[in-house]
Amino acid sequence: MTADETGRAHRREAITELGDALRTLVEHATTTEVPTGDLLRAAAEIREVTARLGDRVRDRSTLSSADDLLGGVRMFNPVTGAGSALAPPLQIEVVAGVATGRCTLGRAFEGPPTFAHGGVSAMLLDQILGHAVVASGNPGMTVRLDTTYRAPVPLLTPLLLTAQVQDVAGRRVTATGTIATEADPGTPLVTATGTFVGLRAEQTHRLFGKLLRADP
Ligand SMILES: CCCCCCCCCCCC(=O)SCCNC(=O)CCNC(=O)[C@H](O)C(C)(C)COP(=O)(O)OP(=O)(O)OC[C@H]1O[C@@H](n2cnc3c(N)ncnc32)[C@H](O)[C@@H]1OP(=O)(O)O
Repeated sequence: MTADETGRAHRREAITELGDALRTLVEHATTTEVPTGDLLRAAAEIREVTARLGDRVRDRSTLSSADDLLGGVRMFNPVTGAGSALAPPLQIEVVAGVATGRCTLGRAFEGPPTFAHGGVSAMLLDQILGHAVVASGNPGMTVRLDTTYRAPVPLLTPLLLTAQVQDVAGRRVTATGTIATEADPGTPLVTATGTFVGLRAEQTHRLFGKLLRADP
């Protein structure tokens, strides 16, 4: 490993550590019933830490120094990113074209009481469908996502997601996916069909050219 690679690996570990701390903070902040005065003290302390992190920030058109865009490492992706306070995070692996994802949704993801928000389910499915699409060798952006909610998705319960590509027609790729519980993988709670469209070279250049050039 070069010194640069070692430095990056350490930074990713630190980002993951911070992400874990933030996710716990969000979960506790969502569920806490401590006295009101403690909430106000916590808010003041969190603002102090926030100011320290804000000392040096990247702008919108700069990738995180810990990311590797072409290598597929996105530390702050809101679904899979180990550094994201918003991500469950969903852990995805793709074997023989089938993407499998695992996560447990905390109380911060609640929609109907004790169950996941439907938009969160759609977000998880969009991401895992995207991984199956990329693994098929036909990367593209989502242009349509149809979700069918068959049964509520329970919080604080290990979930199992799957996705695979069904069809490739020119630039258009169709993929399907499901969310179930790990305990009952044969009963889909949410199913989705997504249409992804591969970008033309001009579109890639227009939307992401600056980022791709900056990717170390
Ligand atoms: C390891 C790392 C993993 C990494 C894995 C990463 C996973 C990330 C997962 C998250 C993915 C996202 O959220 S992506 C973010 C959300 N999506 C977006 O922001 C995309 C916004 N849309 C666009 O910018 C645009 O639609 C483009 C650039 C994608 C395509 O524009 P375009 O080039 O003008 O497309 P156009 O010619 O109209 O259509 C191309 C073909 O697609 C079809 N098509 C177009 N729209 C639709 C539609 N809604 N439903 C059906 N089909 C459609 C057309 O009929 C046509 O088919 P035919 O005539 O050729 O047959």
